[in-house]
Amino acid sequence: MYIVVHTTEGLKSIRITLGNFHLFHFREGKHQVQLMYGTSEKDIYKNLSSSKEDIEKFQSGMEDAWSLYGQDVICAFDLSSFNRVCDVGGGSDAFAKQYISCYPNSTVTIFDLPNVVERAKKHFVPSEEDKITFQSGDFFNDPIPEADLYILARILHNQDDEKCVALLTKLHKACKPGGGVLLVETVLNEDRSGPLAAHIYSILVMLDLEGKERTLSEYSTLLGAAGFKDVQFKKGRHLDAVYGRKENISF
Ligand SMILES: C[S@@+](CC[C@H](N)C(=O)[O-])C[C@H]1O[C@@H](n2cnc3c(N)ncnc32)[C@H](O)[C@@H]1O
Repeated sequence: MYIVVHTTEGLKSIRITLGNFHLFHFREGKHQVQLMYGTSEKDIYKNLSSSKEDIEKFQSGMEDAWSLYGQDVICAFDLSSFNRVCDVGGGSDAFAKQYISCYPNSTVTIFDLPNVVERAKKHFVPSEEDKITFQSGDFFNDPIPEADLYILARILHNQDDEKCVALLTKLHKACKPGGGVLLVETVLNEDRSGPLAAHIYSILVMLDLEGKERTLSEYSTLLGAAGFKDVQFKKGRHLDAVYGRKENISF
C-alpha cells in the first residue's frame, strides 16, 4: 500500500508495510487486535506480551532508538535534581542506561508488564545493578513506584486522550511535589505539516491502538488536565522531549 504525504519539504510518496489485518482495520473502521491474536483481549501490548518471541522482536526494535537519540531527550533539560526516576512502560534497560550515564546520581525503576519485565531482567547486564531496578505491573490498574521524575517514552501516542489524562493524573498523584514528568514522542508541528515520521507513526498507532501523534499544544492540554504545570519543549533529531512539573508546596 502506498500513502502520499504532503510535507513542507514537498510531496513525498512513502511505502508502509500493511498486512491483511490492517486492511480489515480500514474496512471495519476500527482496530482488529482481537482477530489478529485470536483472543478476547483488546489491548495489543497485553496480547504481544503473551508471546516470548513477539516481546523479543518488539522490544529489540524499540531499544535501537536509544543509542541514537537517547542523549537528545535525556539532556534536553537539567534533570540532575531528580534522584528517583521511574521509566513507565520502559520495556528494557536501554533508556535507563543512557539516563544513568547522563545523571549518575539517579536511580531508575523500569515499570512494565510482567512478561516484558521478565525478558528485560534476562537481558540485563548488571554493571549498573544498584542504579537500575525493575517492577512489573499494569500502569492503568496497579500502583506505580514512587519517584520524583516519571518518564513516558512513546507511551501516550498509543492511547486516546481520556486514557492519557487518566495515566498522567495517576503519575501526578504519585509524584513528589516539585517533581516532574518527561514525555518523549515525535511531536507534530502545530500546523500538522510534519514531521513525516510523526504522520507515519500516527497511521500505525491509529491502526493497531487507539492513539495518535499530537502537537505540543495537545500534549500541554493533557498535562494541564492532569495538574502538571510549566510545560517546556525541546525538539530532538527524531524524538522530542516535553517536560512538565508538579508544583512545590510552599507555606
Ligand atoms: C511503544 S513501547 C515503548 C517502550 C519504551 N518506553 C521505549 O520508548 O523504548 C510501549 C511500552 O509500554 C508497555 N505497556 C503497554 N501497556 C502497558 C500497561 N498497561 N502497563 C505497563 N506497561 C505497558 C509495553 O509493554 C511497552 O514496553
